[in-house]
Amino acid sequence: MKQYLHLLETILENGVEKKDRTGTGTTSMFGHQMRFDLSKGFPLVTTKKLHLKSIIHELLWFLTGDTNIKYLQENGVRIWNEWADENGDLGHIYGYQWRSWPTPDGKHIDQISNVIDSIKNNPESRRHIVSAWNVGELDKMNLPPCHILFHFYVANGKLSCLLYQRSADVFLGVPFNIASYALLTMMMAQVTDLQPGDFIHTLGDVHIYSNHMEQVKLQLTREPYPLPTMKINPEVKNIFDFTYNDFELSGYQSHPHIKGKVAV
Ligand SMILES: Nc1nc(=O)c2c([nH]1)NC[C@@H]1CN(c3ccc(C(=O)N[C@@H](CCC(=O)O)C(=O)O)cc3)CN21
Ligand SMILES: O=c1ccn([C@H]2C[C@H](O)[C@@H](COP(=O)(O)O)O2)c(=O)[nH]1
Repeated sequence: MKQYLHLLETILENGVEKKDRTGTGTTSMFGHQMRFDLSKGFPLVTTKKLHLKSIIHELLWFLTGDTNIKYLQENGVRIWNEWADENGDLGHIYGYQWRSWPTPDGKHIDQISNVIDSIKNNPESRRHIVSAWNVGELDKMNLPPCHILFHFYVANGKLSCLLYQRSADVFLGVPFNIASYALLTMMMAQVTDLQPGDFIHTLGDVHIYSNHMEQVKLQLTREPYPLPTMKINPEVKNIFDFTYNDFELSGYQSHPHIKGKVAV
């Protein structure tokens, strides 16, 4: 995960102090891109231990279209608790926009099913896009999306994915986002009979919160380990049929976990 450590170093070198909505304060820069060749291993940060279980459950939860934290809580995942209302609802966030983007005439669009159809039937298309940034519904979301648009590309029998993330919490959010979209790319490749290609991660406001500075500097003293390998159950041919047990990570060697408070 040299790409991730390079990002941390780049912010420390070029970032500016910037106030933010949460009142925490950040060191921030604008614009960065990382590329991960998924044939070279699964891009899970090794300079701190990551809780892959939360990442997998969150992704499966997005894919069902669910926007209530009940499923996450039942599976011991707490990462969305701070943003839910008293009923556990988060409003029209990712799952809702991915699976049932509302149209002006009262219909709903399943962007995930549509993009799979277009990858299978029209692979050379340049329109394989899923967007969570529904401008007309931002006020119905408890937190406007951060990973707002992803785009697929097919060439040489491989499926690549490019993500635009408008706002990136480099210590807590980004390691989750990289692993989540790498996994999504592998799952999408499997159900469209392609091999996984590259995951390309483009970041807008990319920041280190002031109360994560020590943790980031500690990570930079650590030597990264070789990447682990992710195996997904080859029998699954429908993106909505994946379950937690279909994923098997092997060879994950990491430095110890580092705690950090999430800015709300
Ligand atoms: N400030 C902020 N950063 C984020 O990364 C973020 C938000 N807000 N709001 C919405 C979601 C929730 N996400 C989160 C929230 C918390 C953790 C977190 O606390 N991670 C810990 C514990 C992980 C666990 O319990 O599984 C970590 O050490 O990675 C990670 C991602 C990503 N998003
Ligand atoms: O998947 C995610 C979700 C959220 N974040 C971070 C990025 C920011 O630090 C906050 C969101 O605050 P805004 O004021 O709405 O930008 O959450 C992330 O890194 N990854």
